[in-house]
Amino acid sequence: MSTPHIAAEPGAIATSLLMPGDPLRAKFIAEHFLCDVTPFNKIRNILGFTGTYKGRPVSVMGSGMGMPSLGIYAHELYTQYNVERIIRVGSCGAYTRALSLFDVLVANSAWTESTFARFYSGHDCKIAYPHHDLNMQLFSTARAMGVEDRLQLARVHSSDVFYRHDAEDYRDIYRDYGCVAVEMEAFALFHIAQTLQKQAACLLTVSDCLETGAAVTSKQREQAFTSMIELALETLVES
Ligand SMILES: O=P(O)(O)O[C@H]1O[C@H](CO)[C@@H](O)[C@H]1O
Ligand SMILES: O=c1cc[nH]c(=O)[nH]1
Repeated sequence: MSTPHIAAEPGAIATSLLMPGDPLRAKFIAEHFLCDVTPFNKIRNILGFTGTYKGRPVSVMGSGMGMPSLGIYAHELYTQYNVERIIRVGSCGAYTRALSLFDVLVANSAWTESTFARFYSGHDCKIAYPHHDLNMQLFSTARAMGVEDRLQLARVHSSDVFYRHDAEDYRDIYRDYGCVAVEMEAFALFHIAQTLQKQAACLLTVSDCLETGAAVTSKQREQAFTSMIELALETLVES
């Protein structure tokens, strides 16, 4: 069995899946957190792996950058491979000085200026929400791990454009829509999951602060987001 973008046999992908944007973050997660790992995809170098975490099957796969890319993989995983829940584990840029590098956010909604929903489902909405129970599970898992006070609930901006012509318009987006950070995929993931009656949530680690110019390195974006990854894995095996 193969879809245009994923070459996995039926049953090779677990029903619970972690989805970073960066395929090398997916490889890092598989190599450092999972046992009995089997690769299931390398088409276009969008690496996918299935293994076990605390004895439970879990898969991890990159989404690539942006909603068009994530939209392809999430749709094929949910509709062709029986994936039931996806937690995105991404990086984000902070729009406010109240956030610092390595802070971990749980998205409670994603706002976008994109037309993704209009053409994916025919419903032209601009705000999408994670699955309620999965988000609640993230918090109860964090509580059990003793890290709940390090999580911040946040509305995020899912942007189609990384290099915007008006590099300061994030201040308007923060003021007008209440988005405290920017990334590029959560809206599409939430909208696809809701449309297909599947589950999705999104954890983000702050990698840039737009107000101060502080930023982590590319290597840190690949390998240093371990608190978020551990919380996502613990949540998936509890769900
Ligand atoms: O680090 P990831 O998960 O890729 O997330 C963020 O980083 C990329 C931009 O550098 C976009 O994909 C954005 O959403
Ligand atoms: O989309 C993103 C992700 C991280 N940092 C940003 O500034 N934007």
